[in-house]
Amino acid sequence: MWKVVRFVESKSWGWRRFMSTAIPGPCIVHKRGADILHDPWFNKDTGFPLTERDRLGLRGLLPPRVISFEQQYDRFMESFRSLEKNTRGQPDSVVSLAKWRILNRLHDRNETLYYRVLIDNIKDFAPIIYTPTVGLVCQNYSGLFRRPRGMYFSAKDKGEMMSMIYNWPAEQVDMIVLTDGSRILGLGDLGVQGIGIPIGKLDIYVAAAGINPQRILPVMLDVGTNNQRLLEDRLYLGLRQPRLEGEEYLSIVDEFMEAVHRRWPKAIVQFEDFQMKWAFETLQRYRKRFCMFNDDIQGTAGVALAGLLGTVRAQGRPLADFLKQKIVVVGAGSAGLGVLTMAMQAASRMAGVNGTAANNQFYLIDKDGLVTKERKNLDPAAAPFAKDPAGIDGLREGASLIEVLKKVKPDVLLGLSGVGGIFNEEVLKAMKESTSNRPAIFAMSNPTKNAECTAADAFKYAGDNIVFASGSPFENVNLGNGKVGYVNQANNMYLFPGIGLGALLSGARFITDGMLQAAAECLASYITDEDIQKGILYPSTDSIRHITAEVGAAVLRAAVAEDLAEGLGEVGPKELVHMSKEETVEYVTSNMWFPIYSPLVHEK
Ligand SMILES: NC(=O)C1=CN([C@@H]2O[C@H](COP(=O)(O)OP(=O)(O)OC[C@H]3O[C@@H](n4cnc5c(N)ncnc54)[C@H](O)[C@@H]3O)[C@@H](O)[C@H]2O)C=CC1
Ligand SMILES: CC(=O)C(=O)O
Ligand SMILES: [Mg+2]
Repeated sequence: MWKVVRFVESKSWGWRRFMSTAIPGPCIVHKRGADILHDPWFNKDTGFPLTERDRLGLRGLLPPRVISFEQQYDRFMESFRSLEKNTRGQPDSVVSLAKWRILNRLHDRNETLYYRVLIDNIKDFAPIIYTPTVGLVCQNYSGLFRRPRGMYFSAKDKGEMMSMIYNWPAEQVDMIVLTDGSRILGLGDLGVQGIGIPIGKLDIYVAAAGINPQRILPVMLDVGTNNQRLLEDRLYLGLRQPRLEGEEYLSIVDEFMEAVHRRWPKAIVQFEDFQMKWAFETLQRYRKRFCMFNDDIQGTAGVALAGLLGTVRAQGRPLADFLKQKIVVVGAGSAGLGVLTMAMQAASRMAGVNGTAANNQFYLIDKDGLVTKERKNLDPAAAPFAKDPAGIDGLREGASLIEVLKKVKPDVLLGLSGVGGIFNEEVLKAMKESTSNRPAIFAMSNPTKNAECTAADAFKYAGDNIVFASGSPFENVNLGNGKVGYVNQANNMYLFPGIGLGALLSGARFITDGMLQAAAECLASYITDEDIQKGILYPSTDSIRHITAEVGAAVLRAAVAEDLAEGLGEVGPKELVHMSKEETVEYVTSNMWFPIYSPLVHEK
């Protein structure tokens, strides 16, 4: 069924205004005839009105009957539902890929309709175009490849990028998601096949932040792969060479960043799924030079912090008790260290002390066990969280997860290890012995098979009263007696769209810790006490547009407060400074693109 009504009834008052007053403005198109039908940005399929068919030379190229947008929408949803019915009982991977294919075909053909069904059905479709199915798509990308999407810059393009960037057909690009494919979700090095991640993230940008799909650009930097299986795969579509390293690698990323900045100085670049060493290195290298951020380090940190603060509220304690929470983080990679860094900054602010003074509550575990100051070759990024063995009774360097849990009895166990099932029965039962009245388990690794535990196991072994969150979606758990174990999705999708949109509208030249902190605080305060008591830490993904508007406004206001906002288009710093909080949310909302067919006007 067509769902305008749901928009009108939703809490998103900005859309209501939009929906009631929107008369779509004309869209200039430099093509005619069949070229328009083959361009998904402009194509309306059978939806072209007769007058437009005349104006654009389309008469005779389509069946005569005009089908309304609403009818097209319903027809697609019917096809989708019958595909669901017809594939029932088949293996999950077959069903997931079939669903991805039907959506991808629409994406390739008619973007307006595609984004409309995505926005309306985000809860059902995010698991297909994003985690977990996007992981499967990346793993099989070379075989699934039919049409290119986004841009590919390879090591062979060195010296050419400044001109190549002009091959992109859109005049303006606002949002770029960039990967080198070296750590795709928890699936490791997938080389060029990792392009599925920027595509999926940017689909979320369009759906959640209303970034115009004509202004997004997914990018793959192909510097080779160290994945032997791919190197030996005759269908592999990327460079068949080992990954570039050191200065050679950095010179490729430098050249790309310079090229982007030259053509679109205001575009935001989101770094995604880079292996840890390059994730940290590139963040340090570019964060003061370009408007960029690393989603795995910074976006994830904000979402996790919001969840950690929500956990304190779920325990019925004041927020200041965050300082008393004992938190065990499993995984000392870009995501785990990003989370700890932001959590420690928050704790330090609350305690009014400097960074390292507040680290007693955190325990960090990696593949070699508990990280202490005795660790050989201790990574500098992990150093602030390394324990002094003298201060942790009986726990030695490299102590196992179970040893740490039995000793510490933490309030929170948070996994960002990429290792599926590492929170096994013994680990979860140990969490039952937590000193907290409401222990929290965050199994944040993606995709689903890499989650540290399933939702069902978490409630079964750690107890009904836990708070649970996972990076990929799980169904809520039936606990019997009419009780439900609520499953939260602790995924950076709650923040990155708002960070990108807020930064874009602010016109800031770079993205500061203050802007990221504002994003996290906004998400943390979004949930009501009533929901928190039920174990709900994050809002439903159904309201992702509304959340993103709020987060975007918080980021924008933080940029204004730091005197960094230069504005965008006709709304300059003076106008931004005078906007109230509500006006800023309204401004952000009114800048969100919404998929409706615009009248097309041909211009030579
Ligand atoms: N839910 C979300 O929003 C996000 C989830 N992630 C997920 O987090 C995972 C890790 O991502 P990154 O930190 O970027 O990866 P990474 O490769 O940088 O780090 C992985 C870390 O896990 C540790 N590890 C590996 N095996 C272990 C074991 N058996 N026991 C304890 N620790 C172990 C490694 O030593 C390393 O420190 C991935 O699965 C990714 O999908 C990442 C970003 C956001
Ligand atoms: C969600 C995400 O960014 C990741 O798993 O890498
Ligand atoms: Mg990621």
